[in-house]
Amino acid sequence: MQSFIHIDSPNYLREEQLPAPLNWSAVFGNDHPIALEIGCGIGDFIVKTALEAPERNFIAIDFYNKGCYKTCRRIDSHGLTNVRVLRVEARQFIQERLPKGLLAAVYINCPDPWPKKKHRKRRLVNRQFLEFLRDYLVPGGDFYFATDFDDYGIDVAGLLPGMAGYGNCLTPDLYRHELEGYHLSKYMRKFMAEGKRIYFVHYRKIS
Ligand SMILES: C[S@@+](CC[C@H](N)C(=O)[O-])C[C@H]1O[C@@H](n2cnc3c(N)ncnc32)[C@H](O)[C@@H]1O
Repeated sequence: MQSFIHIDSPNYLREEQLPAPLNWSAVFGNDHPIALEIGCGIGDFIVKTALEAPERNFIAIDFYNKGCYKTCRRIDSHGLTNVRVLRVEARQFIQERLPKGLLAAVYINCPDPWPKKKHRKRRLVNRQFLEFLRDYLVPGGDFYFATDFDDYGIDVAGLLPGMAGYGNCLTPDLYRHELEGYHLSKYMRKFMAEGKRIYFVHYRKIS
């Protein structure tokens, strides 16, 4: 069993210590727009993305302790002040800790694919999740999804056109295998090195 790593970083927030009611502008010390990365892994994507956007705040979440630790190490070593990391489960965190209409962007990169057919219901991103998430985006807020898993990519790309409140930013394509300006995560690079293609989906909340 892996031992639990204590995370000692000013950018790591313990959920139980969050004030209630929660004021995210107070957490960041400014009222810049806030973006969320779900399943930040080791934090390479969020660090590159946050370095490029100092006028934006980022919440990076993962329920993997070592990933949160590595993400914090990266953030701290770059001296970033616009990212906060939490070890939480995505659905519960969003529902309990974020006000609706808060998020300027949501990034989901290489979520666990649950490749076995009988396990697919465990996938994070499905119609129900997309409907749930839409309420937490600001009008004009971006939703990004990337996966190396053909079936997952095609499934999510096929769901969104039928959903009210989302507009496709890649029209006429439902997905692309390259997304200019979008940083690659550790898993994307790993899968690309194995010759796999990434499915990028990009939608925007419309009112
Ligand atoms: C395959 S890894 C991808 C990591 C990173 N996004 C990347 O592309 O390199 C998926 C990550 O999502 C996290 N994760 C999966 N489901 C989650 C959930 N419901 N809430 C929070 N984190 C989750 C896992 O712990 C894992 O670190």
